[in-house]
Amino acid sequence: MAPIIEDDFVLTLSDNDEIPDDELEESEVEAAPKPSLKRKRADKAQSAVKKLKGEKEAGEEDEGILSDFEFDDGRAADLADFDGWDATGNGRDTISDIVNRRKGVQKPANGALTPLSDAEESDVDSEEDEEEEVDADEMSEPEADSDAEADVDDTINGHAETDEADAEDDDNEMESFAAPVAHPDDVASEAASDAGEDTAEREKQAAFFAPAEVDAVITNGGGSFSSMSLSRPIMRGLSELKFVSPTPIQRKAIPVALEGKDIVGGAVTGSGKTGAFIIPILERLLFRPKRVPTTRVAILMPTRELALQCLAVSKKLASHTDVTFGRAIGGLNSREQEKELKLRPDIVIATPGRFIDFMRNSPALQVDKIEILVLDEADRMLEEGFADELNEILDTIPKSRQTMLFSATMTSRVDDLVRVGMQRPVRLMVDAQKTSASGLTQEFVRLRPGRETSRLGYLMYLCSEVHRDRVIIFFRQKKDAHRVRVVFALCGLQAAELHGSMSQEQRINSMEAFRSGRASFLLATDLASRGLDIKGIETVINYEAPQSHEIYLHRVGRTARAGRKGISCTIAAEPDRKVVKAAVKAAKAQTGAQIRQRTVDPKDADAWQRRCDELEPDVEDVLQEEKEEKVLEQTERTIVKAENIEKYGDEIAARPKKTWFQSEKDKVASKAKGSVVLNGASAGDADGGKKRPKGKLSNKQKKRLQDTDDRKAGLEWKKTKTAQEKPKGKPASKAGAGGKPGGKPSGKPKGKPKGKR
Ligand SMILES: Nc1ncnc2c1ncn2[C@@H]1O[C@H](COP(=O)(O)OP(=O)(O)OP(=O)(O)O)[C@@H](O)[C@H]1O
Repeated sequence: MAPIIEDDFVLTLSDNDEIPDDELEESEVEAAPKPSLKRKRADKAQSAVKKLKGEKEAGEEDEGILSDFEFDDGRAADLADFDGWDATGNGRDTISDIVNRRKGVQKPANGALTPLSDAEESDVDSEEDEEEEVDADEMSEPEADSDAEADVDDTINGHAETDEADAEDDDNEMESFAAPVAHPDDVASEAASDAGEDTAEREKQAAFFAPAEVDAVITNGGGSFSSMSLSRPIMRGLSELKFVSPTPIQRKAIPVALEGKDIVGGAVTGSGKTGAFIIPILERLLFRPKRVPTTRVAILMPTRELALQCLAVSKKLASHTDVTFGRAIGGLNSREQEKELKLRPDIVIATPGRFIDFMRNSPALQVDKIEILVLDEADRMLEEGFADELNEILDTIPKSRQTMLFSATMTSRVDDLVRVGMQRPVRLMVDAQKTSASGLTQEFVRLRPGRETSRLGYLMYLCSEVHRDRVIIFFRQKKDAHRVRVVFALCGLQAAELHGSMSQEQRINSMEAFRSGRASFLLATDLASRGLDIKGIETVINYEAPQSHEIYLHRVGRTARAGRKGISCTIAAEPDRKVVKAAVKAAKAQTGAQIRQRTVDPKDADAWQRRCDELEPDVEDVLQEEKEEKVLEQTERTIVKAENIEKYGDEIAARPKKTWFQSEKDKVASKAKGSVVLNGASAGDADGGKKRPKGKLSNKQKKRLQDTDDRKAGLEWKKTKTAQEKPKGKPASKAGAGGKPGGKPSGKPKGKPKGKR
């Protein structure tokens, strides 16, 4: 019987990033407690679970009550004094522990590669040095002129892996990634960008947005903070943060926001959008009536990390004012947060799930006097998966308020903005849409058809030879990020991971490890793609391209922030074609954007891939051990819960049952939608098809699912001429977005192999 774990009742957006896996239940069946200590703990846990289960069976209502109760398990992360990313020290790094233990005691069986001993490491180091010289030579070749047509040709098509047979496909820019059969996603997006629709949308926008007369306000605002008539305490906060002059978006937004106008603001990543809304908010709050403490401002962010970061920056800016802050952030101790909220802080910084929970279930948060609402990363908040939560909030807080929306990929679509209830908003778009930071150099490592199986080999080569420090690596799936984390650990690379399957403490500890430099690599899902501001990130690597160009821009925007330089490096194979093409097209249209092809010798990538393949048994062992530890931890937690129930049973029973605006079914559906936005249609079946739409499917849906299956099975929906001539049934790719990193090609595709369509 699996331990019964009552999840935190409240979902936050960050919980939505991917479909949760149910590894835990499986692992419980497989796990065989080995050492006697473990057995003892497990036995104790099991009896506690039985006991707990008995109680639940006796009274159905307990289910509601349990989720309401905060157990005193000594783990609750309370970050009341959060400043930056100070860790609480509880979220253990299990993978490092296991790998270190194994390094110390175990010789791997069946000839698998041993984790590197010191001596071996130094051998490899010298090898690496040699290779690095080669690489440096390559890189010292003159870079392509980014403005010229030649840019794309030289950088992307001018790859070193010459393949005569494919040469024809390389004729015009990114078509080298695919022959002319439409990608299903392209068809959809092309249909959406119908010219007629564009004109209609432009007309709607002209009627919806405030006229450009606000330019006068902006001009009058002048070019410095002092010309914006900001109060002394705010100016002191600014100077402590070394904000000497406003960034372009701050220059535009602050005067307009001070007038109380609604704003739709867009500016490139790392350009100071947080300051653009928080500075005018603080200034306005200095003049609030102070007799009765009142919560007047709500700032909603899509992830917990972002909310904590915004809180830290806001507190610093407000350090010479009497403005107060409260949190309604998922994953953190809600009792502490309730205590703060009861004091009616001026500003509440929140993730939507926890905000709604407090709104409905706690008198601590009062929203009826909210005067300003900010949605940071607003386009994300407006996406389908989060629409229900946002609607619930918008329906509850006062309609007569100032609303400000900001994002680097801000939408101007009127229908979306009308939903938010904006009143003649002022549109402040600093940069042309879909631009990247000016200090960013975008690299692409091209994998030819059939070489997708070495994707992990390419990544390992890049991380050990080229981009070796301050690197964030993005994965579409958390299971991939986790698995590669194990490979990194086995190869002696210092890495931390960040995704939705981790506890909040683990997430914070990972961030801290990366921020402090203890970990050179952060292996993350798109949970980390938006907003995070970590100083000194040199490189962003995309293990595979994300679902959309917008997400790509946010990911690569983790580097080259606030005028600094940075590199993004995308490993691009067939399934990544659409997004890479969009990125190259956008870069071509952007003056001064730097793009280039990075050439990796296939032999180097293959050598690393072989090494990774040989490590497979070790990876499996580590993951198995981790599963067993997880089961033990969970059962221990269940014991604590059971003990708490015994201890505080009466108090628990006396509490009112929590309410939530969605049914369980709606909640799951909403989560799945969010996942699809991030990971595409395939995310819905990331767990083996369980999340697929039920009932009769339309032909279009069937085709999409078939395409998804083919893609997962490694079959191409587009083939180059050469590939088309290869025998049918032989998969060209496996370790793409859905493939197992580091896995060996199975050679046996699921579903029917497809030739030309
Ligand atoms: N006026 C300023 N002068 C100097 N540095 C600034 C100024 N405003 C913001 N910064 C710095 O710029 C960096 C990026 O700011 P911020 O995180 O607000 O960017 P952003 O536009 O919200 O990015 P993203 O789109 O990724 O969320 C931060 O490190 C911040 O401290």
